[in-house]
Amino acid sequence: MPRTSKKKSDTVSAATVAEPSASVDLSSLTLDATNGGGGGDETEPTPLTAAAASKPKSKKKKKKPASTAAGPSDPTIDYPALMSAFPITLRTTNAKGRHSVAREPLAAGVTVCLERATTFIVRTPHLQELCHWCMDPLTGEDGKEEKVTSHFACESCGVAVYCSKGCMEEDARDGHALTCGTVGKLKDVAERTDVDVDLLRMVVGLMARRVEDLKEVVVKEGKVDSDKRRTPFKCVGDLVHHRDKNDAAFIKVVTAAGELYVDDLAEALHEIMPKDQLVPVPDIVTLACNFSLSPSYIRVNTNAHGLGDSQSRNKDVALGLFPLGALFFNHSCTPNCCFVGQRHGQLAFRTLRPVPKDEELTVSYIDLYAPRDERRLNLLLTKHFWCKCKRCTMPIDKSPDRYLNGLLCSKCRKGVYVIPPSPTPESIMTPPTGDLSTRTYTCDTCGDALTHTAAETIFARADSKYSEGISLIRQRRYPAARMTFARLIQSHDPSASSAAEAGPLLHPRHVLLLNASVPLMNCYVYEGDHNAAVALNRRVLAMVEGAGAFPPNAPEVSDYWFNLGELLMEQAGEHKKAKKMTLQKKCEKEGKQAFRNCWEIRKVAFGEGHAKTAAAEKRIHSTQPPLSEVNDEGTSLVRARVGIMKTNRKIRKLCGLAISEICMSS
Ligand SMILES: C[S@@+](CC[C@H](N)C(=O)[O-])C[C@H]1O[C@@H](n2cnc3c(N)ncnc32)[C@H](O)[C@@H]1O
Repeated sequence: MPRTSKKKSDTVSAATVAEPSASVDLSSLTLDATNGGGGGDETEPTPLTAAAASKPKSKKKKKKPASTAAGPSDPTIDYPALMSAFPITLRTTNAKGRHSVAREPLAAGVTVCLERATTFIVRTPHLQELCHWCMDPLTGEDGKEEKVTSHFACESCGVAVYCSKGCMEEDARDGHALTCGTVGKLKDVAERTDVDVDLLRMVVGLMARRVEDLKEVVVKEGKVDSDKRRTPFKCVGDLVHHRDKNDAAFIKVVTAAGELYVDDLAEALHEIMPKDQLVPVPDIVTLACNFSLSPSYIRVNTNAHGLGDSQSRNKDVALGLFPLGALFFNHSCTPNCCFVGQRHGQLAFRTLRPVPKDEELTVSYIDLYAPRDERRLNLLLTKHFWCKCKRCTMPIDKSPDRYLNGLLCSKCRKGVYVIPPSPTPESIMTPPTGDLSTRTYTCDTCGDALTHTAAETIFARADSKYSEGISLIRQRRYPAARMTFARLIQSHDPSASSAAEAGPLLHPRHVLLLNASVPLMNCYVYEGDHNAAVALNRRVLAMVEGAGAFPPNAPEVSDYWFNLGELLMEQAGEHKKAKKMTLQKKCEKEGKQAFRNCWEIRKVAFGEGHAKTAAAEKRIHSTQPPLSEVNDEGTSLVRARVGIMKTNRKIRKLCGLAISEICMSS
């Protein structure tokens, strides 16, 4: 959706991609919390050091300080001490707000931060599925729920369950004993006020953490043992919460819920803390804004992270608040780090590639296989900022983004008709203006022009086919879905015989083609057509590896390798049954290689000891994995991609824009 406006994008977020010319070590921030996370202007940030303070004042008229992403940091928190175990330097600049940089050259696969959540909860739909303390799954290998004995369920709240008595006792000591009385009542409060019960559980958990923090000095000098220490409650106050961007209805219902349960909580905590020291309701509301934009449509978290169980069998079954990670890792659409959930509600931040000294460490908050407008809109609606990372600001005709929503040129069949992205946050939120009938898109290779109307027709048709396929999947009509998705992909295949007369096609890296390929692969597996599934998986891998959308060693890519390994092993099994030994051996060899590729990536992204890495390693050494694991990993790949697609669609609908107006991905 091209836009012509050149208006400066200054209303959503003040962070810019301008390289900071100087930076301030965060320890100096503790001297002056009124600075607002930077101070000075874009090109000349004022360092908060004693030396800087004693410098004679420059006669130059100071520019009005640009607003910064960071609010003032609590001067009583010694962040450098909290992070001293890690090879990073904390900085704050006007351009980037608070962030971290590599203190020394870092190899790929280094843990640059390991944080234990200030609070974490098991999400309500999964309450019975994993231990509320260590996050080990409580379900059997075959995915069926094992009976959770009442012995390991907390009798007083009836909510928390554990894999062992030890875990139950640890959790009680860690704060559950404080919240238990209140947690049991939250369902009722949630129903009466229409607030997400998980949001209330998170807030209650946070208040218990505050009580715990008051009991002991949590921030110790020097190394913090991240295995034992949770990030202190007061760091939560430093998070960017965007309360002002939450809708009024949300604030109202959370206030009502806060008023309802604050008395219960006071009762539960009164032995340790006088009632007047409890967090007041308005502050509870602000805390709630840390997690959720609104309970009524998409559950989107501004600061909280989804977590998987300890075996990574199921993703997003828990939710944790990690203030250190949230404060010091900015988003980039070409990140050099990723974050990985671990046991006991911990989150590790790890380098994905070698990082030179002083380079900023970034992670991605969103799905990266998406065109620029879609990513920016996602971040705008869920995290309230306009992304200014390198990938989002480089000229579109030089960026790999042009392929993700572009059309393959009908004239030269080499180039792509480039669809310009929206230039500002305002323009992305409003329907396109001007005479669309005269708008054209140009091929980046031969210069051929395509009208907006022609492009829209192609997008609309493809999107409608895609929606049809998804609807068939929902109805579990897999053969029909398979045909629909296969036709969609085939009709945009430039090597197909009909392609020459077909006019412009979705570019082979167009996100809609990836989104259609994943459920199609699932349909093939469902129908037992492993040959077709293998071929498609290989194509998808070429797509995700070649598109420039994912960073090196991206965990998402490892899932595609794992899936390929499983499919090849299935194929090997079929050849074995048919006594086709040569083919069997070939498939086994290729399958193992796929697992090895997966393992190499996961060693970097997740680390050697992680369950996901171990799962890949195990497959390298075994010929026929248990079917349950094949299904679990295979379907979780599809579930994950379908989940992303659903969210992206909802996001676009919320803006009231026709899907094809932004891009044609789903
Ligand atoms: C989780 S915080 C990261 C820490 C933040 N720099 C701070 O000082 O608190 C996310 C906020 O950082 C800023 N931010 C992070 N990544 C950004 C990006 N790629 N482009 C623009 N702003 C970004 C936005 O203001 C966003 O709301």
